[in-house]
Amino acid sequence: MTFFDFCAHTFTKARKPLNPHVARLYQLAQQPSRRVVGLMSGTSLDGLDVALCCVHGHGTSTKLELEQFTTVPYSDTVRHRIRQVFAQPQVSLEYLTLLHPWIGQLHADMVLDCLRAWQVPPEAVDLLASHGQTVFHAPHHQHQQPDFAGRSATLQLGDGDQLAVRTGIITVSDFRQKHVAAGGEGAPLATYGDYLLLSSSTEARVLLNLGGIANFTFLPRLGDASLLPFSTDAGPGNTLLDATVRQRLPELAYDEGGKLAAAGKVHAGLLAHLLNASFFTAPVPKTTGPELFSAAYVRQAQERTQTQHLPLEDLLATLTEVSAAGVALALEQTCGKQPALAIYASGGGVHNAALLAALQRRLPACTFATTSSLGVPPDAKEAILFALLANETVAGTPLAVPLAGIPAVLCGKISLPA
Ligand SMILES: Nc1ncnc2c1ncn2[C@@H]1O[C@H](COP(=O)(O)OP(=O)(O)OP(=O)(O)O)[C@@H](O)[C@H]1O
Ligand SMILES: CC(=O)N[C@H]1[C@@H]2OC[C@@H](O2)[C@@H](O)[C@@H]1O[C@H](C)C(=O)O
Repeated sequence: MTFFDFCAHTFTKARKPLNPHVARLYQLAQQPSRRVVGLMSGTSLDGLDVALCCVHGHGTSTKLELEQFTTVPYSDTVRHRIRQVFAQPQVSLEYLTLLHPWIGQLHADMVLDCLRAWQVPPEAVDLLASHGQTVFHAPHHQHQQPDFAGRSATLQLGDGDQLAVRTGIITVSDFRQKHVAAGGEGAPLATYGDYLLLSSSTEARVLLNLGGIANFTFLPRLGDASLLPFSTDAGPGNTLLDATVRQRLPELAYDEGGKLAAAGKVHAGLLAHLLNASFFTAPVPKTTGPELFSAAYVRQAQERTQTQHLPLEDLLATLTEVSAAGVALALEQTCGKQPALAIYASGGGVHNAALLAALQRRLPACTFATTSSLGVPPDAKEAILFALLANETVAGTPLAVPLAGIPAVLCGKISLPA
């Protein structure tokens, strides 16, 4: 008897009615498709990405239709509250405790506003897939806590129970903890969704995400058993650029189109110093965050190279080069020198022409496109990823295909609305 036969048998025999949400979960698992809202708020703190998806099937037969997508921008107040704890080694425990349900409520209200605007009643949504807000990422090779040497941890705020209770929609959240429990660093999780949705039988692909942090998934051509799907962080994407722009020009959130960087000259001494971080030569897979790649990291490098008075344009040109070099180095670590790969980019960095040009210069044998040429809008990719992961949690089984160095587990915790 399979698990589902057993449940069906038990449901029909049970005298006491089951929690209707458990019955609904059982029914959802068996439906041919599920309507899932994927939510992502990344390290850039620009807002909450909301993707309404219809996910057909599961596992390698998954097909996904993106019905709606939007980014709900964070207000200054929201950003200010998150920054009280974001990537800080010491915070008020009271503040952190209060922030967890508050972000959950905030995200729930943002979802309800989007559904209202799209004229989709919450009852017509099967699942919410909520990443939450990463506030600290502590992979074993990066944190400085000897009591926990060799251990990795990561913390996302925005309690799933708040989302489930406020929206009435079954919510899958806190995806990264299972990855840590199974021996990973809690990231990148993109491998799973990229593999299920974007593998090709005609080419090996690299899915490059240029968010606050840059990360990529390498997908061997389907049928090529000599290589395994693989993901790693590569280093900073936009995080150093954003921090620098915010510091010098507080009225701007980022360097629009990378125009300031494009007008600057790379400072070779500062670049070499910035690329000295042991992260860049550490073996893959590896992860990182703004805990390492911060304004303080740039300031220290400037002090040591006496480049504090570099014009903003030159500093941004140099930091752009750091991001591009990080990606090129990690790709070389994964695929060998001068890789010739089909790269499909996503994340906010695709709007930064200076960053794309630097990548092309450092990876001359690669071809570049965005994921829109694969049918996935670059700004929506991460929110879609979490919709896929929640679909797997409810209807899938752990991937049978081995992923290089990455635990093949189903991720996420399920919150019932009542
Ligand atoms: N028009 C633009 N010109 C230049 N840069 C842009 C533009 N639009 C977005 N960006 C950059 O993209 C960033 C947001 O990217 P994205 O939303 O992918 O990051 P994230 O998801 O928060 O990060 P992560 O993937 O690390 O969690 C912005 O902070 C900015 O640096
Ligand atoms: C801890 C954390 O939130 N990491 C994010 C971040 O943003 C990009 C990069 O760093 C990646 O490792 C990860 O997100 C994506 C969605 C991932 O897990 O694949």
